[in-house]
Amino acid sequence: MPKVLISDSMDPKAAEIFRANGIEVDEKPGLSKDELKAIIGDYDGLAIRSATKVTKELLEAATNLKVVGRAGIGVDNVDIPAASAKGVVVMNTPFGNSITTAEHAIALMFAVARELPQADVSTQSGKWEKNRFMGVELTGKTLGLIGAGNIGSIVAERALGLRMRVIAYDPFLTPERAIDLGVEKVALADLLARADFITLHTPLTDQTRNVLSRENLARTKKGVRIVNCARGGLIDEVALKEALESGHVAGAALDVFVEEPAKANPLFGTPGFIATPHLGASTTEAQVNVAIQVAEQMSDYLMTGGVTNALNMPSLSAEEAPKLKPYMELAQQLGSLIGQLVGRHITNVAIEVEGAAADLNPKPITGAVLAGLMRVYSDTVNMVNAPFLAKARGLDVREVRHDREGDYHTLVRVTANTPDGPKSVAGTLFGNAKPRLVEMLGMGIETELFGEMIYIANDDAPGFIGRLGSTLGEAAINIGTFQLGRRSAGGEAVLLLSVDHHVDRGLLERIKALPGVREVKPLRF
Ligand SMILES: NC(=O)c1ccc[n+]([C@@H]2O[C@H](COP(=O)([O-])OP(=O)(O)OC[C@H]3O[C@@H](n4cnc5c(N)ncnc54)[C@H](O)[C@@H]3O)[C@@H](O)[C@H]2O)c1
Ligand SMILES: O=C(O)CC[C@@H](O)C(=O)O
Repeated sequence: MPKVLISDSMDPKAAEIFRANGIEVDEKPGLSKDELKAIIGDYDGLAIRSATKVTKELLEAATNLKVVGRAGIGVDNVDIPAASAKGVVVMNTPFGNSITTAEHAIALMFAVARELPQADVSTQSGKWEKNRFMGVELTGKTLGLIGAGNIGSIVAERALGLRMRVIAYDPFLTPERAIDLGVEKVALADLLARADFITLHTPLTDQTRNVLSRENLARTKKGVRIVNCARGGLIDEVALKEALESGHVAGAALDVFVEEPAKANPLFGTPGFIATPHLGASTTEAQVNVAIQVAEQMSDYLMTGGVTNALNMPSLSAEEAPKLKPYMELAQQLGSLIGQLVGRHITNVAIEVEGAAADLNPKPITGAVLAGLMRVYSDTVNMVNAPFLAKARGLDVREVRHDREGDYHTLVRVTANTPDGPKSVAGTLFGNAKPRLVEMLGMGIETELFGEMIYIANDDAPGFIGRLGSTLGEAAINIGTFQLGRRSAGGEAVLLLSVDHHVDRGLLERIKALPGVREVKPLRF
């Protein structure tokens, strides 16, 4: 039974869903880094929010970990390259808290427009400072969105409802989408010069870090009000403090900070500044949404292989997963066979599908071929890390889908280009479920690929099979299955035999010494 650890506080629905799916679950929010490291090796899945830091060091200790599920959007607390290298899938829940976070941005926009928190503190302290708190209306003002993805779009929709004019800077926003949203797509310089309010809705990347730098803050309209519910690091906090103090920026509300938890921050105490402790996603509705979603996604992956919202692997729906599973087994076997035959000399690989296989999502089939193929480099390779490993090795991968009808109702062929020319293997599914090799190096041969096997290339000649049988018999090696393929009578032939015992180097040498043998290789599946 797979085991999942929930290491941040999460709605109880998550644990309920894991248990209902037959997964054992421990809820241990608030563990220290060392405590987490000490127990992570017991778990197949780790469900987190933003407090747990999934570092390379933690992943090294996570010897059984298969999936990290982030109940939320931002995954900057997960070292995704390190997770990919370890073959761990990283998933998030990209929509579950979008409305809630957009509403928080709108709430903070009202709060900076009318200085609501400051007015509250003043009033409850017995002052009645009616003249101190002179606000501004949102109606008719220009809102500049930096980032118009899921949350930015919802903010735009709400702001238009408030009769604001909305302009957006987002290099990936298409003109059509901007028209659909009713926003004007602008350059950053234009946004800075025109916006009365600026809200930020981008991830923190090398491109977005410090997007509101000292220089860019200086380019904003005097009296601008700024809201950040996205990520700390998008704004230069010290420069913002100075801009608030000088009055260039009239107000700023931040939910996110460069350092979190933000127990001390240069902005604290600055006039016109409002802070919330990363509350963007903190509503009952959003927390239930993300908890349910992350638990369902992780359960699907652990129990059926379905992949949804993964950041380091192609998606595979729970409906597709059972259909693709035998194909992935076949693809992995073919990749493994070609890898064992050719070794590390492959420069590029083509994965062709025809018949029923051509109607399927090709990515999992490619991932499985690469997982089999890359075993020549690493025993710990799987579908998550194989494409990364292939890329790192400079392997060129091509997917080809054929419409043609072949001899088999479904077929996957893997062709590797080697210094000795192309080498290919192909397989089908019997009864849509059982992988079978049907072609090897251009010769028809039909067999299952399993356990310990021996591959022999030889000259097709009378007496060879008898001599081979005697050699194996003398070594007390029992033959399980025995399949023969040949290019032509008396020409080149291949043999694939499964054996019940490990075949040692000495025996392989004796087989190689038999007359007519061109090549011998042990295979393992
Ligand atoms: N405060 C919170 O609690 C909270 C809650 C949820 C999400 N978030 C954060 O909000 C942010 C936005 O989330 P989302 O769901 O809208 O993400 P999203 O991926 O849907 O949208 C991000 C947008 O940023 C745009 N973008 C990327 N690079 C850009 C650049 N250099 N300049 C301008 N735009 C750029 C993208 O094109 C995209 O449209 C994320 O950082 C997420 O982590 C915070
Ligand atoms: O989990 C949280 O409270 C914050 C989530 C938020 O930052 C996100 O990126 O989804």
